[in-house]
Amino acid sequence: MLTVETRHAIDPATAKGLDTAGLRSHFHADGLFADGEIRLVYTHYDRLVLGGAVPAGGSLVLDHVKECGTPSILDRREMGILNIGESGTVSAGGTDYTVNKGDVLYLGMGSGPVTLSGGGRFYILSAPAHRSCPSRLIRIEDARRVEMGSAETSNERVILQFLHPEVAESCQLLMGYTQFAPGSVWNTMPAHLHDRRMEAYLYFELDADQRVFHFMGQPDETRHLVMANEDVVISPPWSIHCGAGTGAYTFCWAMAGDNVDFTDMDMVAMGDLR
Ligand SMILES: O=C(O)C(=O)C[C@H](O)C(=O)CO
Ligand SMILES: [Zn+2]
Repeated sequence: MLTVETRHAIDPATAKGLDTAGLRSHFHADGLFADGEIRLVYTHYDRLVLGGAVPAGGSLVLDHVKECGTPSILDRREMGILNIGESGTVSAGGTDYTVNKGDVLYLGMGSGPVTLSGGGRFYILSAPAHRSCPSRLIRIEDARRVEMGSAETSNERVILQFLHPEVAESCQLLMGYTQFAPGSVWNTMPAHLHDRRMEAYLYFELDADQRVFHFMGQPDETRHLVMANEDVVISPPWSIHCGAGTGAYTFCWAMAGDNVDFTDMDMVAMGDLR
């Protein structure tokens, strides 16, 4: 079963007037991982599609998605798939890939229908593409590791880059995930902006009774969203994106937009946050 929800893009002046429920209806998504289902969100932020597929031992096929306007989803798109569950298989373009927990599979434009099976809990990201880059399975050990932060500032972490120009080529999709040293809870702080690119965060490996307080908004007009395990934030290009957990967690970040330069960030000074 396939479900697709559309999220429209809104400007910061409109977002400023939203209450908690309004903010969540635009920028927060939950319930994306359901047994035997593919649940997608089609966002109008750089037309990123995100969602979950949980074959639960069976098999699911991702092919025609009406919102994309093409016979098959990858006719004019590329895709990254992160497995946050047990090992599973993804088949596309005539190849079967065994995707273990923590691996990322990149599928280039024109790969055809995507079949997901086995015990995987697949987080799906897709952006429009203008050419076909080689499909590739990227194992955790192949990811680029960037160590950041410190225990003193509660943000000691390693950024694992999978879809990144130095690891695997893509048209515009950048993705990876960030893991924390024990006791560090702050992600992406000090905060930054990149108005050229939107970003989406999936929070996972968070205990059911813990939460991440995710901060968004323009630097002088911040708001927060309370995130449970496997919830997603759709971060508009004009918004900071950072958070602090009440317990340990991991998060997958993904971006699409004007460039694939991960370090193209406009840092926000602490004194400018409100
Ligand atoms: O922990 C971090 O810092 C990040 O993971 C940063 C995100 O990847 C990001 O915001 C990239 O633009
Ligand atoms: Zn960012």
